[in-house]
Amino acid sequence: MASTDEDREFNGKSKDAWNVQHIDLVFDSNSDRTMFPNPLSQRPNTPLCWFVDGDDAVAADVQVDTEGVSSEGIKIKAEAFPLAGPRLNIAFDPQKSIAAVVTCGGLCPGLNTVVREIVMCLRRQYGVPTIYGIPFGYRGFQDRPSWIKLDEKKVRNFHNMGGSFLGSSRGGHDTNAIVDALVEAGINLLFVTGGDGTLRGAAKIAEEIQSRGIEIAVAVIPKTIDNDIPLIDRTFGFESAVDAARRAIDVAVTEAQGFPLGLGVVKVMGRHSGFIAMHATLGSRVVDLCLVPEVDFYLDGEGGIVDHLANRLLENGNAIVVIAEGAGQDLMATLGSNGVTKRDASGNIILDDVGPWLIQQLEPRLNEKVKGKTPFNDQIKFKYVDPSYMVRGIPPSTNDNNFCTQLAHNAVHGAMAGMTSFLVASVNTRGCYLPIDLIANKQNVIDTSNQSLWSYVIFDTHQPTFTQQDDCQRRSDSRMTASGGVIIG
Ligand SMILES: Nc1ncnc2c1ncn2[C@@H]1O[C@H](COP(=O)(O)OP(=O)(O)O)[C@@H](O)[C@H]1O
Ligand SMILES: O=P(O)(O)OC[C@H]1O[C@](O)(COP(=O)(O)O)[C@@H](O)[C@@H]1O
Ligand SMILES: [Mg+2]
Repeated sequence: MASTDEDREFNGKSKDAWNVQHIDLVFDSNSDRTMFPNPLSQRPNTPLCWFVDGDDAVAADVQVDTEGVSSEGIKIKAEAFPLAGPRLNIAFDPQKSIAAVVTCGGLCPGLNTVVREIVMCLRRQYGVPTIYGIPFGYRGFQDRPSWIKLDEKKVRNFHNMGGSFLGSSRGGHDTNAIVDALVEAGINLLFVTGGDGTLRGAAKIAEEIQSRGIEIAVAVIPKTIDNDIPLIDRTFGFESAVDAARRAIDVAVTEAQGFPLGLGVVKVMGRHSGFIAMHATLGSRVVDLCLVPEVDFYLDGEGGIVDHLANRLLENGNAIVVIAEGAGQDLMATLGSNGVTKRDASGNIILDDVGPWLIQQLEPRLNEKVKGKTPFNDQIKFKYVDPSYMVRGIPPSTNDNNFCTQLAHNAVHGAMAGMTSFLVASVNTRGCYLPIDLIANKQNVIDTSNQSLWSYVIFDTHQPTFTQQDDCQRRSDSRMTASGGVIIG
């Protein structure tokens, strides 16, 4: 709610010290446009404090450089994002609004909950009469007869289902055809849920809408089990995937411990970011080696993984390796791959399968190292577990389910208020709105500099760090900040 400038002071910074990210609006903010009262405010006993004041924002970084504020004035503007939630005045007449919702990219636990809650919030809190579910991702816009009318009854049990009731797809994005379809159907509220590729697609749709001078709000609810979207606390579905990955590690542990010199190898999803591997490793606590795309590793010699695993096998009688699918791709190429880069329909590189490759590399090397060192002269027993889609095609955890509700409702509130080209997220535990452009070409990666979760992986596994002083500098240069992130593509 409204507060004084003094109230807004934060660690010595006045209001002028904040750079609150601007979210585009579907209308010209200088015009005398008639706004509509939020139907929520018309309900008896709705307190005013439920509504977000236009000035409320969420600090992008809660760790403050106190030297950044000098006694003469402000040197550094702190980044902030508009707080999410219902606004008292909204841009669209809900009764005349038509919404569409689409799920794109890889499947993810929680997609159905997001769709359910978008529908529930649009219908129950705003009274929007018509909501279309677009089947099979972006390409579904071009097949109008297949659109599905969604209402409370239809989506009621969605939250218990894995996958996407609407279906999803890779590829098939045609900006002009999508905008034509939106205009033809009279849609003014578009809700898109998907990952980094989907975000880039949504940015193009919003740009085309703006260039045509039409009023359609584009809201994105970021999804991906890989958690590779920068700046935000986490993506929905990530936590559910980590739990499933940890259960796969438990299976590998059981198998590896059941045989002399058992070596469990678990490969989990994560093409550019190893968050699932890292979090599941930490959750398991009995992993001896965790390999992620962010950290290059080598096999032989001092500090290599072969010596480390041989030592662990001889010490404990067994060992566990967790590897993210995107790890070791450069090393595989060096040691010989077919050299052909294959891509999926969205343009994502199809990675070489690192799990079997790693076992193939380790087997002769480790057998050589342990030769004659056990009473029965045992060979290594590899126990390979690839949970594959089992970390993804599952219903969301309770926590993810609740998170999806918060994201979906906030997406609806933002779009109804007339915001566009934004994504809804949690930053420092608060729901807020971020401009798509800020995120679209950046990637969230594990921070491998000292004070991060990665240091606990090194501590827990005793694995080689594969880090030189130069790497620390390189990594700290590319660390996430509100305007930072690792640029991709
Ligand atoms: N640069 C881009 N411009 C327009 N559309 C894109 C772009 N990148 C991806 N898309 C579209 O976004 C959708 C999802 O992308 P994809 O990379 O498969 O999954 P995710 O969104 O989960 O990363 C696909 O329909 C794809 O065609
Ligand atoms: O088999 P698919 O559908 O191409 O998906 C595989 C990829 O999808 C993911 O699960 C998630 O990626 P996206 O978020 O880009 O969809 C990756 O971890 C994995 O590499
Ligand atoms: Mg992606």
